[in-house]
Amino acid sequence: MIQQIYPSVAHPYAYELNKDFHFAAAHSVPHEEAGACARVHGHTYFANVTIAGDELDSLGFLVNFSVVKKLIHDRFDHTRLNDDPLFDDADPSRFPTTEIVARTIYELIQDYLDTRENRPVCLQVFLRETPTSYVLYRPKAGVRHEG
Ligand SMILES: Nc1nc2c(c(=O)[nH]1)N=C([C@H](O)[C@H](O)COP(=O)(O)OP(=O)(O)OP(=O)(O)O)CN2
Ligand SMILES: [Zn+2]
Repeated sequence: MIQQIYPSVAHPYAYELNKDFHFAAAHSVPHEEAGACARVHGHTYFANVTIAGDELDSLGFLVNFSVVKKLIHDRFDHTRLNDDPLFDDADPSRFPTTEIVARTIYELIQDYLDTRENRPVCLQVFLRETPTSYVLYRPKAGVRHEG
C-alpha cells in the first residue's frame, strides 16, 4: 500500500488528494456459486481514495486526510461486513464483494463531501482484497449518488 502507484483518473480539477488506509474485516459472499468465498473468511483490505476539487477550506484543506480514513476505518475495521446494514445477504446488489465494498466506500465518502462548503468530489476508490485481486470504482460521469 504505502508508496504504491495507483491507476490515475483524468479530471479538470486544480487539486487532487489521495489517501491510503487499510482495515481488517471478515466477510462471506452468500451464494452457492461463490465456492470457498461463501464461507466466512477475513482480509486486510487496502484502500486508496482519490478526491478532487477547485476550492480549499479555511484550513487550506481539500478535505482532512484523517477524516477520510476515519469514515471508513472506524466503521469497517474488525467487523464482519455482512453484519453492517449497508450490506444485505438477501440482495445480490448489496453482497459485500470487493466491487460492492468499493462502491460503498465511495458512497460513504461522497455523502460526507456533499456536506462540505468547498464541495470536493470522490473520483476513484481502489480496493485491494488480496495480494492478487483488486477493484477500481469510479462513479459514472454526471450520475450523482443520492445519499
Ligand atoms: N469479482 C469478484 N470475484 C471474487 C470476489 C469478489 O469480491 N469479486 N471475491 C472472492 C473471494 O472473496 C476471495 O476473498 C478472493 O478471491 P481470489 O482473488 O480468488 O483469492 P486468492 O487469494 O485465492 O487468489 P489467487 O490469485 O488464486 O491466489 C473470489 N472472487
Ligand atoms: Zn473474501
